[in-house]
Amino acid sequence: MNSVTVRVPAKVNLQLAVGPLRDDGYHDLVNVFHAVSVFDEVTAVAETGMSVRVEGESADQVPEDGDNLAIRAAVALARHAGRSYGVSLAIRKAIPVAGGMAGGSADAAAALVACNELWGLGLPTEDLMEIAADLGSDVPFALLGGTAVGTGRGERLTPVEVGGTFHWVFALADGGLSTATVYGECDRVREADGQGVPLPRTSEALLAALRAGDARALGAELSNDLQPAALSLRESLGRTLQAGRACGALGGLVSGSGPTCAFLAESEAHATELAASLKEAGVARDVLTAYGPVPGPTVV
Ligand SMILES: C[C@@](CO)(OP(=O)(O)O)[C@H](O)COP(=O)(O)OP(=O)(O)OC[C@H]1O[C@@H](n2ccc(N)nc2=O)[C@H](O)[C@@H]1O
Ligand SMILES: Nc1ncnc2c1ncn2[C@@H]1O[C@H](COP(=O)(O)OP(=O)(O)O)[C@@H](O)[C@H]1O
Repeated sequence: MNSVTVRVPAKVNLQLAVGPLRDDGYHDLVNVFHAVSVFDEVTAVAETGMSVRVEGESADQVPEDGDNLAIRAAVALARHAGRSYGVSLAIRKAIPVAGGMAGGSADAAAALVACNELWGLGLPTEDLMEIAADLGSDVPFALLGGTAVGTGRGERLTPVEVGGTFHWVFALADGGLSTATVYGECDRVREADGQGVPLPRTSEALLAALRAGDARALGAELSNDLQPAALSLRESLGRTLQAGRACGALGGLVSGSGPTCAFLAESEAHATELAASLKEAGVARDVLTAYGPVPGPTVV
């Protein structure tokens, strides 16, 4: 085989509970990941060297060198296999860049799956998961897809049972937010508040809402400890969240480290209406509808 294409979804965090700063610079989390139907596509073609090209949504903000997470994934996989493989990667982006929807992690996961196939390695998912965890905290979930609770830095995953499909509207912002800066701002805001930081705990009410497929209950349970930090760095997000509530969303929050905002709708038709109202309100660079959960990387 000399070409493999993999489609890979974005994520939204349904609960993001952030514990105290650890000695290694990371935070212990309870991170309820949910894969949604906004997809990047990564095509791997056999080559002698390693190269990457990026096109699509905000492609000009994505590195086309060794810093690209997909190339880093291919290099890590070749190293793991102990061979000097080469690949040319073509990434077609739809996931907003630096938007809190883990697009880079998704591309890394897709590259692992594509190169595993292209190079005929046949490595099991457990091996790919280990490589993924070294690439970034969100990469293991990007390999898994569906809905899952992440603990530790977010890399230790337990799949979650979901009793239905949920319909989402995403309000895209101008420009991105750096994940490390948002975590840093979260620490700063907490220190200024002078309150202790409790250990993160999974919301049982959220898991029950997911099991029941109950969108109204899920909307009431969405939470993100990084939201105050994202709002402090990007004041305009307060207006976006307010507009989503005013337009009848069942719930709304900043997606992960932001600045994308996610709104839950009652149905597909409600999501379409909500998206139109948000566009009309002029509080977003662009508005997308999507559903979740969806499977992880899929060879197409
Ligand atoms: C916030 C979340 C929520 O899912 O994602 P995004 O919304 O950015 O996509 C994740 O925790 C981001 O995961 P990821 O983007 O893979 O982060 P990494 O590369 O592992 O780490 C980037 C930086 O984020 C901070 N970081 C990340 C994870 C974690 N548990 N604690 C942290 O403090 C650290 O400062 C680290 O240097
Ligand atoms: N394949 C990739 N796709 C997107 N961003 C990438 C990629 N590789 C490296 N990056 C860099 O990673 C940063 C974070 O991107 P991304 O994963 O899209 O956002 P987030 O961490 O907010 O979910 C971006 O600033 C971008 O320059």
